[in-house]
Amino acid sequence: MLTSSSSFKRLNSLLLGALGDRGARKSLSMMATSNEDDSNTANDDGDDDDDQPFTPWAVSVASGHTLLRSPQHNKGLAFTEKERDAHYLRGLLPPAVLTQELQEKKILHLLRQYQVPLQRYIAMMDLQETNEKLFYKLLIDNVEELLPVVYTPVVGEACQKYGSIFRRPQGLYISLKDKGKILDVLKNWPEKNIQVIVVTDGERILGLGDLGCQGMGIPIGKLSLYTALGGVRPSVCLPVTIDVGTKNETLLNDEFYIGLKQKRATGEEYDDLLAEFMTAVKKNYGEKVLIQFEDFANHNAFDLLVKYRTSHLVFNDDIQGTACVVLGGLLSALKLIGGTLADHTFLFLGAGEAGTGIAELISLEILKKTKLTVEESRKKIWLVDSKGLVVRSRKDSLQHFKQPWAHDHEPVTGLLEAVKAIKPSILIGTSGVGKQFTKEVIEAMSSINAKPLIMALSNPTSQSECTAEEAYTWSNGHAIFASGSPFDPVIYDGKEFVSGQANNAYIFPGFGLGLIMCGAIRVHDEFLLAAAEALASQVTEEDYAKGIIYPRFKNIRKISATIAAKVASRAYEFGKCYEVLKLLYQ
Ligand SMILES: NC(=O)C1=CN([C@@H]2O[C@H](COP(=O)(O)OP(=O)(O)OC[C@H]3O[C@@H](n4cnc5c(N)ncnc54)[C@H](OP(=O)(O)O)[C@@H]3O)[C@@H](O)[C@H]2O)C=CC1
Ligand SMILES: CC(=O)C(=O)O
Ligand SMILES: [Mg+2]
Repeated sequence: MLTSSSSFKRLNSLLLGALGDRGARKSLSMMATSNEDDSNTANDDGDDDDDQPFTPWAVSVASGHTLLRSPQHNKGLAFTEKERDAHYLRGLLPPAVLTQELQEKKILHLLRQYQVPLQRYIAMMDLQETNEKLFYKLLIDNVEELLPVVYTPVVGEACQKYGSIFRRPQGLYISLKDKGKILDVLKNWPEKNIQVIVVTDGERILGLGDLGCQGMGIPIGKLSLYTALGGVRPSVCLPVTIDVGTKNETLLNDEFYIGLKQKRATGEEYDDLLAEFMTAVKKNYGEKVLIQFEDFANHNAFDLLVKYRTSHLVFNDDIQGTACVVLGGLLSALKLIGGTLADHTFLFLGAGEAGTGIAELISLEILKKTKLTVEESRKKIWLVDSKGLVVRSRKDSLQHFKQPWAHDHEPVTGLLEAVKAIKPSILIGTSGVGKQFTKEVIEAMSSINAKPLIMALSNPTSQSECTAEEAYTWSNGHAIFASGSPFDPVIYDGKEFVSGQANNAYIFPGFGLGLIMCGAIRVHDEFLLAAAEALASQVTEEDYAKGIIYPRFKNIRKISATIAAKVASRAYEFGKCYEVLKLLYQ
């Protein structure tokens, strides 16, 4: 603890160094309460109050120019006359006082004038970096319009062009250069109390492949949603990109690329860096910090989850969050297509993180609700990968996460052939490849089912397996359709069809909020089921009447709160909360 007068001076100059302007000095001076002699302070501009000493426990509040440059506290023209006096803002702002509502209206008007979606993204990021409160208010109040800007699809393009549009760094970059120093790097982040980290290594950004360090747009976007959709304070959120190089030749040859210009590290080098990161995070922020893995390639994603799920509070959004949102959609879709989950046959295009993650959760739910064995529940689910239907004869060459789904069947190569052979009632696209649900595929689904359920989950829009218009047109208006990236309503045969957005954004903000709220220290599969059930319970009769299987996004904060409450309560039941474990083992 600082006790001496010289220590006060040191603190004083440290604070001045950090705040760095006259307004800050005045603000600090105003807060001084000690009678210590501090006549030799670094403040030498002759102002009376500059000679006052400082107490070490005074909380510093930025003022003046510094305040206007602080995104957390800046209110732009919304500072009132009184605040302008109190915070030394007179003259630094034009005289007009505009309410936050008026500023919101102005920015929305401006955003709508941009024809190029990426311009809207840049404008939104600029706002986040200058006036955080206004950014979140705008996003919350206009979530259906602005989600596609800060999230999929536009964030995908932003990541692809991140080097060119880069203005100010956002988030924390950890690269191979930081090996052995990751704890120090974490300590450089200005906020000390962190509750949620979204981390990527940039290898599978949406369906756009390896974007290396430029994947940073994803953790930033996801964490913006933690706040806007889940109500988690921005200051406790930390976006992280781990840069181990990239195999993207275009980026390696791009002079504006912001990451390490080297081939992506693999094997021990990769594992060691990740292990150091995980240890440093727990050491710096404790056991209750939530680490959300995002957009890792599947050859690392599954292993990381298995490795750290017993020692850290980890959650893989692509495997688990996606599984929840799809299971939630399926549970609600049963009201429209009839039967129980176990009565249906599922066919996936894509047998990676999303595909097999969803398959696992569907099977788990079927197991809970029926007397079927694991093997029987899995047999209702079939997957197609780039080599065709996943079948037993391929088992030896399959990655471990595909093996449970390798059932007895003749080899089948194409999706259309698989649809004809398996006769699914539900078709789910998780391939990351656009346009795979062709007219023939949708027609085949429609010839087998009165109401085929089609989910084209791949992101961004360019990678969607089909569009909403294609699904409704090719099924003659019979399909129930949902997609990972949003589509506008479609008019077919004089009727309006509104599709749902099957995106894990429905889940992770509420799921994460629930975990941090209850002090959970591990994630259990039961929490995922709780989140899916909570999501399904939010769909209204009015939604069903319109053929929609997800609740309206405009109600997302209520939806997230409901999910959070269900997850927290399930966590207590399962004793996965720190306080519960303490009680059990004390
Ligand atoms: N809506 C949402 O909330 C979410 C959407 N997604 C989206 O899902 C997509 C996939 O993500 P993820 O599962 O993590 O990716 P993975 O790379 O783990 O899996 C992709 C799978 O698709 C298969 N595949 C690729 N091309 C074809 C093809 N032409 N025909 C058939 N199968 C093919 C791959 O086959 P093989 O194994 O043989 O290589 C692999 O099994 C991405 O676009 C992502 O954006 C992901 C998470 C959430
Ligand atoms: C939505 C998401 O997490 C993805 O497409 O990867
Ligand atoms: Mg993702």
